[in-house]
Amino acid sequence: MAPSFDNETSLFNFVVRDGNGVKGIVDLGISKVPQAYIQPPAEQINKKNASKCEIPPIDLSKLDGPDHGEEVNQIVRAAETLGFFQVVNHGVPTELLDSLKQTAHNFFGLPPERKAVYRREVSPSPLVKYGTSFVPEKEKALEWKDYISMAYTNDDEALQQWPVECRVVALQYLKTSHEMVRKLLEALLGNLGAELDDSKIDAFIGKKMVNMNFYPTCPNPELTIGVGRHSDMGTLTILLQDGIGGLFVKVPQDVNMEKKGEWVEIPPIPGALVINIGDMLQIWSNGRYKSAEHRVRTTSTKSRVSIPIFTSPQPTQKIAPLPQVVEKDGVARYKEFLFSDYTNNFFGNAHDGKKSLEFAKTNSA
Ligand SMILES: O=C(O)CCC(=O)C(=O)O
Ligand SMILES: [Fe+2]
Repeated sequence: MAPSFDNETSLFNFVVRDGNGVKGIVDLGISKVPQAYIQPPAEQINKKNASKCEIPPIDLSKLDGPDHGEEVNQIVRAAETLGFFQVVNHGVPTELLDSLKQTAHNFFGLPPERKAVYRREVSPSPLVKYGTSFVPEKEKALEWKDYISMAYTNDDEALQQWPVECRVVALQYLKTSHEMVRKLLEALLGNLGAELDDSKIDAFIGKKMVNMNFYPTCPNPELTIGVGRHSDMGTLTILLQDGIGGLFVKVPQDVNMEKKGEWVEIPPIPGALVINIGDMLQIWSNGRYKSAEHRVRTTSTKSRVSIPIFTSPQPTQKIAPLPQVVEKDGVARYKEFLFSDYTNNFFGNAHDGKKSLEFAKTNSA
C-alpha cells in the first residue's frame, strides 16, 4: 500500500532527519514521487534530447612513453574545453572497481538504522557523514540521491573510523588512484608554467574524500534529478560510474567545440574512470581550465551507484590565480581567498550551476 506523508514536514523528517533517505521511501513501495522531489520544469531532464559525448578515453599508460607530449596535450585540451574526460590504464585495478560498485550497493542495502548512525548530527567520526540530497534545508526540491562521505586524514584513522563495510576498498581506491591524480595535475600545472614537486602537492590536493552515491530507482525519472546542476568545488574529481548512465555535462558557450550550450552524456565505459576539473583549477588557471557544469538523471529501471574521489586543497590554503598565468594574461580574473571560505559558501547554498564561482570572481572575470 502506498504510504501517506500528511505533509512535507513528515516526509522531510522521515527522509532527512530520521536518516531513511530516498532509499527509505522507495522501499515503502511508492508508485509516484512525493511532491518534495518534483523539480521545477527548467531543471527536469528531457531524455529525448540527450546526445552522447563521443570523445574517446585518454590512455594514461602513454604518459610514460614516447607519446608523452601528445597525451599531455589531450589532457590540457579536455580541461580547456569540456572540463570532463575519461581515462583508461589509470592504475586502479578493474577488480577493485567492481568491488567498489558492489560495496556501494551493499552499504545502501543495509537497514536504515545502520546507515543513520553516520548522520552528521550523530556520527561517531568527524570524517564520516551519511546523508541525502545536497543541502536539504536549502533546496526547493530534493535530489534523488543518498550518499556516504569519507574524509581522508591518514590510513590509521580511515581504517578505524570509516564504515567497516566500505573502509578497505575505499582506501585502496584512494591509494591506487593517487599516482594518476599526481600525473594529471603535473600535466595540467606544467602547461601553466608551474612545476609540481612533492613539497607543493599538498597545496593542490592536500585533502581527499571518497564518497559513495546511491540513486535508487525512481517511479518518475522525468520529474526528478539525481544531482542538480553544479560544478565540483575542488581540484580534480575522479569518478567511477556504473553501467546505468545518466551523467550529463554542459558544453560551455565560450569554447571551440560542437554542441555549445548543450547537455551531453558521459557514457559509461567499462574499466574507465571519469575525471572532471573542479572550481579551484579554473581559478588557479585564471579561467583557462573549465570546471564542468554537470548533473545526474534518475532512472526507473535499476538503481545506480557512483563513487567519486574529491581532491581539494586544505581548508587553510590561500587560493588565487597562479602568478605566472596572471602575468601572461595581464589581469587576475579571481581574487585571493581562503579555501575554507569557499567551502562554506559552496555548502551554504543549493546546487545552482556554476554560481559557486561568483564567490571568487573579480570585475575582470
Ligand atoms: O553520480 C555521478 O555520476 C556524479 C555525481 C556528482 O556529480 C558528485 O557527487 O559531485
Ligand atoms: Fe559533481
